[in-house]
Amino acid sequence: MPMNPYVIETENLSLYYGRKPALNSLSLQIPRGGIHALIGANGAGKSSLFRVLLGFETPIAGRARILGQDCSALTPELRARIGFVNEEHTLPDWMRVDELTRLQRSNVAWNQESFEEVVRNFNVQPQQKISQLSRGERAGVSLALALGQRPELLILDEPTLGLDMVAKRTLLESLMYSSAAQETTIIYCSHQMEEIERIADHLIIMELGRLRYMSEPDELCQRVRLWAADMAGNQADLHRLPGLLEIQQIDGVTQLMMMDAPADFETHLGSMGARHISNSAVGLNRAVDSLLASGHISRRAAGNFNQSGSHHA
Ligand SMILES: Nc1ncnc2c1ncn2[C@@H]1O[C@H](COP(=O)(O)OP(=O)(O)OP(=O)(O)O)[C@@H](O)[C@H]1O
Repeated sequence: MPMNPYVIETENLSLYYGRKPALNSLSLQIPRGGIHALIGANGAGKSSLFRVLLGFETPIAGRARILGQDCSALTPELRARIGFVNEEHTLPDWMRVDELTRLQRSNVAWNQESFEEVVRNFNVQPQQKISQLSRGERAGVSLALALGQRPELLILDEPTLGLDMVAKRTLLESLMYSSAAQETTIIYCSHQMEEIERIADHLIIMELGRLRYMSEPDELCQRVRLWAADMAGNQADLHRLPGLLEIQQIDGVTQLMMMDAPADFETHLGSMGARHISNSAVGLNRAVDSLLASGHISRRAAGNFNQSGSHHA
């Protein structure tokens, strides 16, 4: 059977908690391979998406497939091909690390070598009790258990929350290794841009339960540029510029963060009375920040969010 090119596919997926939409007609295709960073403001729907994908929540509309199978009817065989690590690193506290390993071994196509490698990196002893592990060590065991399954797909929901620098780096390195050496497709949800910058091959930005943007990090950095100009009081029409993400006044200079500015943008600004026009590249952190901020701006301006022109997939 030919391999499905997508690990995740959703079509007009909607999930409500009471009257509140957590996912709002979300359509998304995540291709197989690499590390995909899932980004979005608090409440954007990232964890809700994971809950639907793993079969913990039932959507009110739309479809969701994971590794080609409908998420509402995941078989144990399919679940064994998926690893999931969340910020709580939920583990059975009453067990020792080696007891937990034995239990896992009997359940799935276990790879002891992958498990031990990660556990060793986190300095965890097999005889240690889970309840006595530090937060970083718990994260390590939790990741090692997921990687020991050699999952085809590994989903991580803010796994580095509360970890120190060394534990964070160890976890990220284990992920990069698994992605490269074991061909595990990784979906990584985090608010830490420096982590995303380090490991992500692909960005998925969600906003209000919808897809806001998808591309490789480099593409986003090429499409977003910071323009600066002396507008000499001609501000009125700037807010209507297509592709405007953010506008700021700094020391009398107008700064415009633009996405996909047209080739004649400088001339256009000139015709609006701008002088001393310049533009520069921005880093990934700043580009993502502006995209997220632009959602807030358009919502404030419109009273609610209008998606037209905001999806640059
Ligand atoms: N169990 C729940 N009951 C009611 N509302 C919920 C529940 N879980 C999530 N929500 C709401 O659904 C929306 C999406 O929440 P979700 O946790 O998916 O966002 P998120 O992108 O993961 O946010 P964060 O980055 O803060 O973790 C939010 O508005 C949230 O208040």
